[in-house]
Amino acid sequence: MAKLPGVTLSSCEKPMPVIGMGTCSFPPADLETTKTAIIEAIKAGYRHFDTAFAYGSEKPLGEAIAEALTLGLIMSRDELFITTKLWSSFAERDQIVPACKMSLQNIQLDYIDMYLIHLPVRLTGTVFSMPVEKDAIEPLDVKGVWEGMEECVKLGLTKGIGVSNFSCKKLEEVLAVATIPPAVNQVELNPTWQQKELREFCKAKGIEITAFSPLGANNTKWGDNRVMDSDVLAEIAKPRGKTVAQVALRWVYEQGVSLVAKSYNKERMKQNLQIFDWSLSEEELEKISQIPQRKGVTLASILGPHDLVLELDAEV
Ligand SMILES: NC(=O)C1=CN([C@@H]2O[C@H](COP(=O)(O)OP(=O)(O)OC[C@H]3O[C@@H](n4cnc5c(N)ncnc54)[C@H](OP(=O)(O)O)[C@@H]3O)[C@@H](O)[C@H]2O)C=CC1
Ligand SMILES: O=C[C@H](O)[C@@H](O)[C@@H](O)[C@H](O)C(=O)O
Repeated sequence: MAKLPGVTLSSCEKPMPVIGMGTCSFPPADLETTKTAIIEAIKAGYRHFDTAFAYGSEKPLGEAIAEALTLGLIMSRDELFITTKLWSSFAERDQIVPACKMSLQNIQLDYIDMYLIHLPVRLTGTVFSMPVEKDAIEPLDVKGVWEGMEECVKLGLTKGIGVSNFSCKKLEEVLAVATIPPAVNQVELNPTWQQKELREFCKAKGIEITAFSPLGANNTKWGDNRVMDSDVLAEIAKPRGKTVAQVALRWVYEQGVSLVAKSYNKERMKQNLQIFDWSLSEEELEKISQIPQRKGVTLASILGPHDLVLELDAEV
């Protein structure tokens, strides 16, 4: 398996492999299933893994890394790029370093490569069941939280820091206070939610966009089947002998962004890497640009339709 292309991130030495393996599964997978899938993914050539405190996949990821080292699938942990995320219950100045240490303990690592603020809100108390009560949601103290994130870098707990589900407006707020600017903004991006404005903004600011739910998160509770059932994508895929998933992932890649796609199926995870030796034509790109647009993964669908959440969903 050839090495996957990497992207250079601001204030981060190691390039990030352009495709990462997602680890948020629905229904939630048990530890053994997750661990086995991650080991298969390493065998298939994945070197970038996307986890989060909230997914419950940090522990099995750590076990899979330890086993991959024992099996000799990788020679050193440094060959991997590991992203995890600060859960919103810990999105407070003084809780960030301890939360990052907790994630490191879960993954059994000395450092992570990329630590992201999961959502642009703070949840009061430790909230695990969704949606949450209105009173449990507060606006993010951007200055305090970003200081906490920067402290994680200074302490060597993570190499890079970034955000997730942030609009241009929220990014401006971070940039206004940052000493270390966010390297990554991980957001929903796929042919049915193309994020043109956010892409342009991030490009101008040197922030790498990583697309989550690049296949539209089909068959999950937070996504839908608009990407996988798209006639436009099917018409492009068929004569090329590609799958709809491959056309969707290739399209995302051609937009100049990185992506994290999740598959725990051996064949599909391999298929999702087969997107580098062909390209879409101008005509095909034009057809994809005409696909009707709608955000699939809204904060309201995760947290509940509270005023603050609806306001954040409305920002681009
Ligand atoms: N920062 C954030 O707020 C968010 C981050 N994420 C991250 O992004 C990752 C990817 O996004 P996700 O929401 O999982 O959605 P994806 O768009 O990656 O879709 C995953 C779904 O598609 C299926 N699938 C994967 N490959 C194929 C294929 N080739 N053909 C047909 N079906 C396929 C998977 O099933 P199967 O496993 O059976 O193949 C699964 O049901 C997450 O796992 C998570 O790490 C996701 C959402 C929000
Ligand atoms: O508990 C919260 C959930 O993990 C929520 O954050 C995810 O379902 C989200 O769609 C993601 O994948 O990041």
